[in-house]
Amino acid sequence: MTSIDVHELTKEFGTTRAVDNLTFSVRPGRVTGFLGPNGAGKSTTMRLVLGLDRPTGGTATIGGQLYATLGDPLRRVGALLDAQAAHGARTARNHLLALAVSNGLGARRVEEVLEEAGLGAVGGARIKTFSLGMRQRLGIAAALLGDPEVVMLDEPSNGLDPEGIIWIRELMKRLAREGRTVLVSSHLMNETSSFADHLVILGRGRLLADLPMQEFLDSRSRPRARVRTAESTRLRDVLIRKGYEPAQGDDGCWTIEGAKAGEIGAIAATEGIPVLELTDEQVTLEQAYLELTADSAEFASVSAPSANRQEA
Ligand SMILES: Nc1ncnc2c1ncn2[C@@H]1O[C@H](COP(=O)(O)OP(=O)(O)OP(=O)(O)O)[C@@H](O)[C@H]1O
Repeated sequence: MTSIDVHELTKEFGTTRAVDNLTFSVRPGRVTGFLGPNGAGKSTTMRLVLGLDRPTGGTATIGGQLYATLGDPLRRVGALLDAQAAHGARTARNHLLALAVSNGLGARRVEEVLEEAGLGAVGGARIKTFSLGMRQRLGIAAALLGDPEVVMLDEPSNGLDPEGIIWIRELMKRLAREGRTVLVSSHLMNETSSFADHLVILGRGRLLADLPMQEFLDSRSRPRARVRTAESTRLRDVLIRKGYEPAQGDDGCWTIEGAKAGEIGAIAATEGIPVLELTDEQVTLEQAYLELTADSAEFASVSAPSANRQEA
């Protein structure tokens, strides 16, 4: 099992401290979402892990080794950093073949990853004719080429159509189920909440959070229950008697701040009030993230985000 370990990592570009004394680990068997405002240092951290930049201080290792010292790097780590980097005059198949040959991988694997990425029919087309989403799929195919234990993807959903977004989500979940270490940066919070088990959140190069996603949401949510009944007046009266402050929305549902669905369900059952709908609500990842990073967003607009919530 191979972890990515970042230890007291710092990277300065002139006077800009892109990564600031960062320590965290990315563990196998789960998808870790890598979040942070523009310029927070996510791409720089990934580049440091891949040995593409030299740290000013600290270390970034894979399975305890520097990337540069890995024997069979493509079989150990697959990465998508910049989908535009592939040579436009090459066909997708030749691009992957060149990578495969230089890493001692067979041509059969190229066909497998082309199929897996949904590019089987366009393997013979030149990359310059590819849309952004197709280039993204090609970059992901290249990352999977060596069947690696560690997969790092920088904004993989970029340019993908809805079908592609579902594909990448399912792919990441499968890679984690297979016991691989999966680190994925994204600015799409709905997307991230659909695939990430764990979050590492940066702000201005520093670690803001490193915790399971559910824990992050719970830590930023007050309990809030939502209930619908045909006997609205009875339910309201009972809840007020019990000290709750139910508020009715335009859709007829009642929202009760500070209450769990279980408590409301038990009260309704005792009183014999039929319940048509009952859920716990929690903040969305987007809302929790925006609250956490509000002070560290370098390029923020002045308007405050709205408090969107979703049903748990
Ligand atoms: N090669 C470089 N030379 C100078 N500054 C750089 C270089 N690469 C990154 N930076 C700076 O380092 C900081 C972190 O950038 P980085 O691209 O790592 O952030 P990010 O979190 O990936 O941002 P985004 O979400 O916008 O992609 C930024 O201030 C950026 O301008």
